Amino acid sequence: MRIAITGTPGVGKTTVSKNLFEKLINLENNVKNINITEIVSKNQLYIEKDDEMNSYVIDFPKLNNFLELNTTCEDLIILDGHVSHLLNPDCIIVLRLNPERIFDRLSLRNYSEKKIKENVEAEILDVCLVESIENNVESKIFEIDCTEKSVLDICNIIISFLEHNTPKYGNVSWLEDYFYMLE
Ligand SMILES: Nc1ncnc2c1ncn2[C@@H]1O[C@H](COP(=O)(O)OP(=O)(O)OP(=O)(O)O)[C@@H](O)[C@H]1O
Repeated sequence: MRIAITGTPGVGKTTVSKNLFEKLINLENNVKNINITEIVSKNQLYIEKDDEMNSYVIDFPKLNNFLELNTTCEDLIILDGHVSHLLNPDCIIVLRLNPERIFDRLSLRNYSEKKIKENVEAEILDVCLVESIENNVESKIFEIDCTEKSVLDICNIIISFLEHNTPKYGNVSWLEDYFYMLE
């Protein structure tokens, strides 16, 4: 089973995925935590590197093939990355965060102004959620506003979702309050 942990850069995917892995591995031994950026970089699963944005243009057929070869359908696979919802997941966790917090977190990184702005805009415009809905008719989608939540709380919410399997999304809306950040 593939669980995609998706969301705008800086929202907390890697932090949540690592903690979720630690919790799930106590319950089942076939859990894998895969950081998409790491495997793309290590195994050259990209078409080219975008130097301006300091990111990879992913080669999706290669990446899909790599995942097929390195996992089995018995595995409980956490896919950590902002494109994980494009990798045939069984369920998708869309992490959301107040755009001002995204701005603050990304400003702490060595990101260009352009990259910060693009990502803040993506969060305001629900890009990961919309892509998840558009590309996954069969998958279950669960959206979590992480703004005032600890990592532990977020992991517990995800585990509860995995147990009860009830999709929920569409209740996070930044556009009205943070429209000014698009200008
Ligand atoms: N629930 C949380 N509460 C407070 N801080 C958090 C929380 N989740 C993550 N953080 C912090 O936010 C920062 C960004 O987190 P993280 O690297 O996990 O984001 P990401 O979504 O994986 O980013 P990227 O897509 O760029 O890899 C880190 O400094 C992390 O410690």
